[in-house]
Amino acid sequence: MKLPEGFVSAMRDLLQEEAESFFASYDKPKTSGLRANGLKLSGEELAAISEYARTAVPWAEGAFYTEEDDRPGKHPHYHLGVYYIQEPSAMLPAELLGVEPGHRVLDLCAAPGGKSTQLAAKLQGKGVLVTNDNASERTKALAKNVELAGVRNTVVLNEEPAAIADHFGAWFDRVLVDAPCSGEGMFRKDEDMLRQYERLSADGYAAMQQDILQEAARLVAPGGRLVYSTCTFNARENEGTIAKFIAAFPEFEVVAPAFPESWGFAPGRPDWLIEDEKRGLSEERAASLAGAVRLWPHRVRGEGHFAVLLERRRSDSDAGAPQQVQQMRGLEAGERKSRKAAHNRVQISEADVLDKFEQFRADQLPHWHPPGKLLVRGTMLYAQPEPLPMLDGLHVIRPGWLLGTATKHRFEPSQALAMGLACGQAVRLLQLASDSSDSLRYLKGETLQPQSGAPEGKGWTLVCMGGFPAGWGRWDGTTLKNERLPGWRWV
Ligand SMILES: C[S@@+](CC[C@H](N)C(=O)[O-])C[C@H]1O[C@@H](n2cnc3c(N)ncnc32)[C@H](O)[C@@H]1O
Repeated sequence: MKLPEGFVSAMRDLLQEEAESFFASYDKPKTSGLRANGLKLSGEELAAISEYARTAVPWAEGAFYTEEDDRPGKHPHYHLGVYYIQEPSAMLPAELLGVEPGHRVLDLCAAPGGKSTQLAAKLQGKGVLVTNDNASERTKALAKNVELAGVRNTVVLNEEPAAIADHFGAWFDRVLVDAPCSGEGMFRKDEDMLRQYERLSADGYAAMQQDILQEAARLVAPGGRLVYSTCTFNARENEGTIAKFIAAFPEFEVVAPAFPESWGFAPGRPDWLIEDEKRGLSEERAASLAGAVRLWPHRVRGEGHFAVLLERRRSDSDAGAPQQVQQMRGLEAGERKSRKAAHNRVQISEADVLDKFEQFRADQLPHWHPPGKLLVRGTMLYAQPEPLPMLDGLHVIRPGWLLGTATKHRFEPSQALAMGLACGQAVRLLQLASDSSDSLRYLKGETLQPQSGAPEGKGWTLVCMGGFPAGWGRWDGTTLKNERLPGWRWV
């Protein structure tokens, strides 16, 4: 692989005697992997049903390396959200964040959603995941990936970090900043990164990262944690960015996690800071950057990555609660206004949407109740996770789990609803084996006339494969009309 000259000489300077083994790693195949979707099954359960789940990635729950000839993206399990294809080093930041069920979690630079789906699995449907990207095109993939994974407690935003910080304040227990970067660690994985290299200098990225982090700092509750990660080796974008951050925000400190030596992780390199980056930092604070983690492709089985865990110290002045309560009150009034506006725009009233949904639920999902709070937006119905401040004024892609849409005559359940259900929750169900020809035909968008296991009655039917929901169909007694979202079809 031909590496950019500036990159080669910079890495030689930094790595010195280690440089040759580092460059030799570029002659080896890239690493790849996948992660069991913990909302649907565990790593052990995946290993029992998937030929791709053989060798575990030691630092990530339910994760496995895949081999060069594996094609996990061409298996029905991929189209059912059973696993997420993710480079193994990229699995570390979400693990480091220490998310537990019930946490309020923000993924600030989230598209296409690899780490968001990982964080959602840690939450196990309890608490809130706010997932955001400022690139509107990329939020489409983000929304699709969280829906494919069956995430039920997320809000998808397309916002600038400053707007989110103004809106939420210090509301989150956990914040992930997986920052835009020069991508030096991804040259082996993605040749586009190599082509785009130097489009923006490391200093340009560092400035962008500092801007994002400055807003992220305002979003972390006292005692909360923040992980900053990049897929670059560049010290300006890694230790340099974090040095400036902890100098500007003394309430944050680096937390140094312990890892088994056998994983091959290397410490952060405070000795690579330049003078400008050390300004305002005590020697001790600068040295704490050794608590960051560097993943080098010649030392670990993974691509290049950097991650650091920071904690916001509590202080005596952190009353915390009053500010948050005040904000929530103000926003509730805002929501009343916007609900009224939405009501005036549409033909179907909010009550009508809720009635139609209730009829659908009683008929098809009688023992299931949506989590959180029901929210009508026009003809769309969402289950919004709680607690959550009102979202007025933000550019919201999904204000919650999209349950479906009311038409004049009925409630049409969404693809997202199907993906977040368990098969046993549906009254009308078509169960297929995941390797059957009907499964493939369904995933490709075809109409089915199943030979066996025909559902009872008529109407909306949940189609499941190997015990995992795939989408809806409409059953008329002999034929199942395919209602899997057209954009999701396996082509
Ligand atoms: C490294 S990628 C994120 C990958 C993602 N975390 C994942 O695991 O799939 C960085 C993302 O940051 C987004 N981004 C860039 N500048 C941003 C900003 N100012 N605010 C929020 N997101 C930003 C980019 O659009 C890009 O999707």
